[in-house]
Amino acid sequence: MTEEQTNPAEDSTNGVGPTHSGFVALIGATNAGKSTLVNRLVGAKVSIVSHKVQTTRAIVRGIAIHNNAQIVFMDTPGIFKPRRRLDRAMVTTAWGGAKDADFIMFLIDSERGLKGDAEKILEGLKEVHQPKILVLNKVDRVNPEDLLKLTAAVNEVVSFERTFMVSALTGSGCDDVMDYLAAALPEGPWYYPEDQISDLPMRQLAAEITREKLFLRLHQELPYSSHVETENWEERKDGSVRIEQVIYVERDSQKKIALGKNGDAIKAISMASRKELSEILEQPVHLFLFVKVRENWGDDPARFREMGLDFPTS
Ligand SMILES: Nc1nc2c(ncn2[C@@H]2O[C@H](COP(=O)(O)OP(=O)(O)OP(=O)(O)O)[C@@H](O)[C@H]2O)c(=O)[nH]1
Repeated sequence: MTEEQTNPAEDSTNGVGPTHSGFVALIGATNAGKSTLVNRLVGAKVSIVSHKVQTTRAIVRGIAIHNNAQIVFMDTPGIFKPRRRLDRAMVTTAWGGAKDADFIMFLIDSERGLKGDAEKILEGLKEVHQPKILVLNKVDRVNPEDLLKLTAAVNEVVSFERTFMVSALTGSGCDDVMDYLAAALPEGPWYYPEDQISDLPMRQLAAEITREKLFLRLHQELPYSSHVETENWEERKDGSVRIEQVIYVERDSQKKIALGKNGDAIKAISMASRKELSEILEQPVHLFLFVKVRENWGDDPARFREMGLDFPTS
């Protein structure tokens, strides 16, 4: 990821030490408090709307700047409960995403402990060799003795670099997590220019929403590699937004499928996506979808950089 990075080091750190940057994969069972924690760590300015997108490969959940570091929090959804074929493919990719992150942050609802999914995820983490930190959340609801027991039990299965006890709700302990990550992430230039980071997650999120609609409608007919990019985003004076997106497929025959008979498929996808986007953005959305053929895009690393990712496809 080095060649396309920008380095705002000089003007954004006042020359105090080298910059650090990296990707942190956030993993936790449903309800562990991932959204609450990211919003807390990232702050309102660059956090994105929390939204469950089942077809997400990997998504930037938020980008934080702390001390001299740019910390990119990645979501890795679909790690558990794979039901359909597509979901199973996603599980592999999700773990792949985790394996490509610089750090893994495993979040546990300390009130629930290892019950349910948390235990399964912990088992999966045995195979992931990145440095890992354990974050016990919701400490405002548990007594300290139980926290120590839980820390010991979890670290017995997988060895974590550090354990943090936080309350995403009150903010207690959260600064310690940020101080640690900012220092522990590799030295290097930032991945995103500071003035673009608030925009990027929204564009990416919008692309993921369309991708979700695409798969909901056509998942048996289109290969998993089909992909959506937001190419243009224009806020209008009347309060609406004009969004242009391209659905990339690999072959002409797939383009026909994505368009559907008389354009039926693309119209339905567009309508469903526009509806959801207007709800999330709380403004009228004019959505324009285009379908383009781009052979072997899945092998092209430049695509991933455009998505803000640098993860391989397999
Ligand atoms: N008491 C307490 N509640 C918390 C804390 N963090 C999150 N919660 C609550 O836990 C619930 C789940 O939080 P979310 O942030 O939505 O959890 P999530 O992991 O993103 O959930 P999914 O998106 O379903 O995977 C919400 O009701 C939060 O208000 C905390 O530190 N203390």
